Amino acid sequence: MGPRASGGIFTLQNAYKSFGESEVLKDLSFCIEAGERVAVIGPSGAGKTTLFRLLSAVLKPTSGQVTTLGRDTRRLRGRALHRLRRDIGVLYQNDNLIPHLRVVHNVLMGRLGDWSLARALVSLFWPQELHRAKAALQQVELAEKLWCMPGELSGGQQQRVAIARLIVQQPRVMLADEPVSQLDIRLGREIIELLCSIATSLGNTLLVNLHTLELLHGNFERVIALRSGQIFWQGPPSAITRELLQELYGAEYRAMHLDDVPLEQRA
Ligand SMILES: Nc1ncnc2c1ncn2[C@@H]1O[C@H](COP(=O)(O)OP(=O)(O)OP(=O)(O)O)[C@@H](O)[C@H]1O
Repeated sequence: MGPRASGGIFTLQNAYKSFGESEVLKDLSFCIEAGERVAVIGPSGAGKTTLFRLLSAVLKPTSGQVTTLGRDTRRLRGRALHRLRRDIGVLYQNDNLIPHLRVVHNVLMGRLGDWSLARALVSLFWPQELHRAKAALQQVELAEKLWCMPGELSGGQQQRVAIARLIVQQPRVMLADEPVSQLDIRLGREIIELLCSIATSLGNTLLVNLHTLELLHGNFERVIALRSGQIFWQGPPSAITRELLQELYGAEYRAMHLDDVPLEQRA
């Protein structure tokens, strides 16, 4: 069965998440279908990263239900949890690469979920499935960096290597948590467009926690706006208004220069 045929990829039903006394996510219910490209936006502290950690089964909900790839994350342990994580590709803001491993080994980390421990160890000396690493690096236009150390690469190139690792992993879903907030707008656009095109070519579901709202248009079909741990709004990027952003971001609106963000408004 192809990944697009499997229906709801993420389903939240009245999901809550608390840390001690502090209720960070409150009564979240929504569904993300296979193949959707969704951006999650909202002010600092709204709960976006916590939501991503619930979806990737790193955290379990305090109450309510989170279903990822058809599995209720609260019930998963051991091998079942490992299998689920193998199907989820994660990209972070930074720290995606292991600094003392060459690019080739970082890319092949994407295969760890499928390899035995012995094969993984052998690969550190004699890279296994080298052709996969080469092909993935070619796809992100970094073929010549195969034997480089991460420290020799720019921030944008490091994110591309992390994307090559995702290509090698072939996950069913990709979660990117602020993947471009360390990059300037031009490089950020390149990385988001690359992620979207790879998600589309793999038939993958993609969720991105995005601070750079200029990058919403043309890349995402749906936007989920979180505020104070709740869904404040959701809809297509073209329906976002200046008033909505002002209300969503409150005091952060000015600091984020959101007045400068072009909106795809139709009169
Ligand atoms: N492990 C934890 N223990 C205690 N509190 C936490 C933990 N993780 C997150 N929080 C709190 O939950 C709230 C939401 O944090 P989260 O990182 O999910 O927000 P965010 O929307 O991703 O913010 P930002 O855009 O600034 O990254 C914050 O108040 C944070 O302090």
